[in-house]
Amino acid sequence: MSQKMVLGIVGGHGWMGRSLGIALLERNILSADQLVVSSRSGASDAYCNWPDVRCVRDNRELAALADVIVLSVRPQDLAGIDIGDAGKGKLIISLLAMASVKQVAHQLGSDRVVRAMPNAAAKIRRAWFPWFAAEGVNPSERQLVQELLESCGMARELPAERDIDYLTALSGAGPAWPALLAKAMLEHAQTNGIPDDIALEAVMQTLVGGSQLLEHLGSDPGDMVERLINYDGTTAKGLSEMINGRLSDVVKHGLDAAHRAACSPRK
Ligand SMILES: NC(=O)C1=CN([C@@H]2O[C@H](COP(=O)(O)OP(=O)(O)OC[C@H]3O[C@@H](n4cnc5c(N)ncnc54)[C@H](O)[C@@H]3O)[C@@H](O)[C@H]2O)C=CC1
Ligand SMILES: O=C(O)[C@@H]1CCC=N1
Repeated sequence: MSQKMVLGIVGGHGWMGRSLGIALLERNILSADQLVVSSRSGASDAYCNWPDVRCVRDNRELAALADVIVLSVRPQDLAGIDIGDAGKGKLIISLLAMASVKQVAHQLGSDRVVRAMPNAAAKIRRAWFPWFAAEGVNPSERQLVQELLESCGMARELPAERDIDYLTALSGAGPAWPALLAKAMLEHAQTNGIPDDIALEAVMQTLVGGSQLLEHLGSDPGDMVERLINYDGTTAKGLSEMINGRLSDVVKHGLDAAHRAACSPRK
């Protein structure tokens, strides 16, 4: 990464902003003096291991210092973001759900906008981080975006902005879906008399191991379901009951609701 490039993260002390900032520092993609972060409440201890990271309250100051600006506030705070003229023409990477390229461009005064969608696994650098760039973003900037976002896991450019709205529901909110499955499995194990610590370990290890197996196999997850149905053992009995109970419809309705929410305030 160019020694000269300075990245500013508006909301850099929050959940996503700090996950990105710390990943960039820990992976030596940026040095501490290349990072400036803003927060409404001033410095936190998030960057205490990197005293050269500049922490500011004023987003105009951040925009004046930064070459590239990451926007990582909650969607409802977008209307209050003021970077003045300093942001004009600068590359903006917005992590916001529910805010279009057009809205971000209007609020920040730059039409060189990338929309990127992290998820909570950015904290452990296992996020899947899709992004979409507006027309004005040039190829070398696209390469830069890919490199910055890959610090948190895997990043991928998308061909259409509408895909970001969809993926906000699928992958942006995604870590919540296995959490809900884990909760249901845990409650069931406890109801069946398994001690709490053993039940929790069983659920976590099963979901993590099962996910890693799917990743390792790299095939359509439906293949494993079909193979286990054909095996015709205990798993098949459980799968049949869940399939007949329309688990897949419940999941689809949930994703539809999250997708509608991701699209709702778009203009
Ligand atoms: N948390 C998640 O799992 C995901 C979040 N996102 C998106 O990421 C964005 C950030 O979300 P989180 O990090 O979860 O929120 P957060 O609430 O943890 O962090 C936002 C930070 O922005 C700061 N802030 C608010 N207004 C500010 C201003 N005017 N100037 C400077 N800082 C300001 C807040 O004090 C806070 O520290 C949201 O727009 C959300 O839609 C996207 C995918 C997943
Ligand atoms: O729940 C939310 O609105 C944010 C965006 C996607 C995941 N978390």
